[in-house]
Amino acid sequence: MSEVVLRLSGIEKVYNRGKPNQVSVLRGADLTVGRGEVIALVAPSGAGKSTLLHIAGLLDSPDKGTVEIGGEPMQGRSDRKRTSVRRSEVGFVYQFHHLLPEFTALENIVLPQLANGVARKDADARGLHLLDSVGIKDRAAHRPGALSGGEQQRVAFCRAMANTPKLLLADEPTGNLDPETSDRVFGALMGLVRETGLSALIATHNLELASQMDRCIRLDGGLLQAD
Ligand SMILES: Nc1ncnc2c1ncn2[C@@H]1O[C@H](COP(=O)(O)OP(=O)(O)OP(=O)(O)O)[C@@H](O)[C@H]1O
Repeated sequence: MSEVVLRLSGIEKVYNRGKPNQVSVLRGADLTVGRGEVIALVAPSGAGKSTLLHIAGLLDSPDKGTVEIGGEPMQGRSDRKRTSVRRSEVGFVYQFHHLLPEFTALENIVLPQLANGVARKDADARGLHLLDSVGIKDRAAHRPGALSGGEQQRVAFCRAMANTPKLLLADEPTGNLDPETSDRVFGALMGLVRETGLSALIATHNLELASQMDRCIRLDGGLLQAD
């Protein structure tokens, strides 16, 4: 395989360990994502998709196993180092956009860049370019509340791409949209991903969307298997 962008090895995660409500969600999950690879993650509800994506995106830690991003092992790294890797290497898209309501579409894309040390002028230019590439540059000055659900989600994609990550992690990114809007918005996401040669791990219940990706993996019984 070409350059490895993400490697998960033997990932285990247990919630409420030792308590009556203990849940063993991941039981030794392994996954390698190569550069430019776009992978669909399909799983029954409650199987642990969000848990896996949060661990891959350094938002949570496994109980056992290792996470490598860009060939660099993440266990034992300081919070500061993990935050810096997360900011610069990983983009995250959630089912619900989580945009900041008091900021405009453009500002929502500019803020993570400023946090990463990018100059305001360059951040604005990149934000407008991204909005243009998903067809909503003319909505740059709108606040999220004045955007449709599909437009909000496109802004969320642009925000995830703002710092030119190497890896995009998306948790049912079109799951709250009607089927027609979902298809259009997903098309915009895939356009952005393919244009930038980004690697992506995209959780979806939609098998039609999954079939447009390079590879499909299933999470079941705490393990990842080729589908
Ligand atoms: N913080 C937590 N504490 C205890 N249990 C949790 C916690 N987070 C998740 N779980 C449990 O772990 C299991 C996996 O949750 P997760 O959210 O990863 O599933 P999912 O596959 O993303 O589900 P869905 O498709 O419904 O969003 C579920 O049974 C859930 O109830």
